Amino acid sequence: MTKPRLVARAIDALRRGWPVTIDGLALLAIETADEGRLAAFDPERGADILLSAPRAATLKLGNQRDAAGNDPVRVARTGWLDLDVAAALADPARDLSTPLKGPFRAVALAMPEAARAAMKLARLAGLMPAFFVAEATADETVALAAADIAGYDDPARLALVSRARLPVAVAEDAEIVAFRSADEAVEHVALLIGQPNGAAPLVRIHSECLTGDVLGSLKCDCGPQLDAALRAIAGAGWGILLYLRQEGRGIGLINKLRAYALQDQGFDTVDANLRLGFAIDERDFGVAARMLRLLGQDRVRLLTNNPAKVAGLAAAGIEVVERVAHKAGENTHNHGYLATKRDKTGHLL
Ligand SMILES: Nc1nc2c(ncn2[C@@H]2O[C@H](COP(=O)(O)OP(=O)(O)OP(=O)(O)O)[C@@H](O)[C@H]2O)c(=O)[nH]1
Ligand SMILES: [Zn+2]
Repeated sequence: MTKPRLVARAIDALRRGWPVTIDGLALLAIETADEGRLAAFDPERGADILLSAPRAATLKLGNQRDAAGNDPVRVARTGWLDLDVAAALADPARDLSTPLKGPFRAVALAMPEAARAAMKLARLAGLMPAFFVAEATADETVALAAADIAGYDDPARLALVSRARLPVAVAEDAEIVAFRSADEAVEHVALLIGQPNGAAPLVRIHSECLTGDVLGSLKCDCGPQLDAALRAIAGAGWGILLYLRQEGRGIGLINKLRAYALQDQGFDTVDANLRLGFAIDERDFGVAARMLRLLGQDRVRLLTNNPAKVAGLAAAGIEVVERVAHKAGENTHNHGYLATKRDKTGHLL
């Protein structure tokens, strides 16, 4: 039995700069730490630093003990490794302006599962995945298990909770359906357009992009793709738009804007994610599969250029009978972004 309530409390704690303990491993997020919190967490100044695998690779602090390079890396704390040096290890915004001190030394990771769970917890909290880490002694932290974190965003815990008529510009007879997770605070929605006609619905899986969807950002193609999807579904006569709250390919708005700042320094969308310490794409399309099943659909025609969406639905038991190409909104600002999607993430553009 996992304990989602503990995960919610741990997310809250990390955002406030309070420590948490995963399977006996005490963690303080570097991003929200200050001198006082660090001193309280680590009075003996013996705590190490825990970095995600891609962040450690960026800093050339690879973990020799993990051949695949998937595990987080624990860096030994030395006397001069203070809060400011830790912040520079965590935050790629400073990579070009402040050369790192060193040398740093990676030490064996006694509990890789707990360390991996810490990385996911940082992502769920919208924080950079970097921690002060120590064997737990303090007794007032939120103490949870790696398994609690693994089960926290299980799509099976999503329920259909509300539906209403929603006339929209492309279809006056549309219906909006809202889904809520028993644990997570996110609320995904589906917009049903037209009437089921026995055929597989035309479906668009759209991940939230505040900058593109709302502000008309020209850095990506999200806004025009959203509009084009609604028009295509209305034109087809029957289909569903899934609006998933997976801002920034699952790293959250603030981390996406950090990635944008790195793109201002010349890194592309893939390398920016990796420098921050995240995977290239942190989304789980099992959420979309669960929503489709709750809507009674298990065969779809999918509007996408992203093979990972097709594979993600298929892996979760939804048959994609056809992939329908979905290009819109190319401009001079997003040319490089689209080229990177084509060249590095396998988008069929
Ligand atoms: N981390 C990060 N996320 C971005 C960046 N640009 C756009 N995004 C996010 O990427 C997602 C785009 O999602 P989609 O358009 O659904 O998916 P896609 O993978 O491009 O695939 P398609 O179905 O072919 O459009 C949104 O969540 C955006 O917020 C970026 O530079 N960095
Ligand atoms: Zn976008």
